[in-house]
Amino acid sequence: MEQKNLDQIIRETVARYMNRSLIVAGNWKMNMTVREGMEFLEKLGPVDGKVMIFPPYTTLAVLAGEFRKRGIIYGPQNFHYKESGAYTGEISLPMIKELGCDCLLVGHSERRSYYNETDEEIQKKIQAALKEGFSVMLCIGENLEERKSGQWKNVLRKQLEKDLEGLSADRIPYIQIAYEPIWAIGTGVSASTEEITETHRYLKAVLSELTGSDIPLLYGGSVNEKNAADIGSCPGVDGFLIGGASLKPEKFRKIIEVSKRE
Ligand SMILES: O=C(CO)COP(=O)(O)O
Repeated sequence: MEQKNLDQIIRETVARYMNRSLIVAGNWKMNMTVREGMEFLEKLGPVDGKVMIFPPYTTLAVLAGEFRKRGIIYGPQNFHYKESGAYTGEISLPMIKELGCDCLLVGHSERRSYYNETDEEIQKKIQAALKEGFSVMLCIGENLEERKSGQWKNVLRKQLEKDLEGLSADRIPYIQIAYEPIWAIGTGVSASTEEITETHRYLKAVLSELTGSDIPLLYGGSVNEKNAADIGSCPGVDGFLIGGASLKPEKFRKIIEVSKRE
């Protein structure tokens, strides 16, 4: 399978960002068999705009061509930073490259909490993926206690500092961040537009300080077809990372529609 060269990926990333349509990314988590994924795509119909899907490995491998045909950017929800070896149950970057993936999800809070994924591992994964020419979507987020105690700014800054350590200037266009407050994931109740605006303003400032760039910043946590327009109009929100509502083609399609800007 032919791989895109770096210049092409950079041009596409810049073009995607310039026209300002919101990025709509679906994280299917541990859902969707191949058959269900195919049915989903058939019901979803044609898409335009910046649509991404992170399916489970099995579905990713079989449906890669279907995603590509529809202009959907796709990639895994996790990967190992080593190229190969005795790591039972893991998937490496060369395996992912073979499937023509563009963007890899890394650092999701479920991986951090259920599989004890550390910032050190996440940093290694990001470095390995960028070296291989992939773009990455890094997830960060604070828990309820950290939000309530006012620690959230420190927590989020530390995640960014540690996870992005060693990021070289030429790789900055390959980074996107998804801010996902853990307390809003899967609850049906998103953070409020005030909380999202305040947090995104803070994160944009931290990202600018760390990278000198306006890095795309998505919001995730109970985004659905009803609240997407409001959340999408918050300053500093460049798109959505969606769990539950990305499993239903009619909901996902509505979110894509309200995300178009031109
Ligand atoms: O974790 C999420 C996406 O990565 C968000 O999930 P929900 O949209 O189901 O809250």
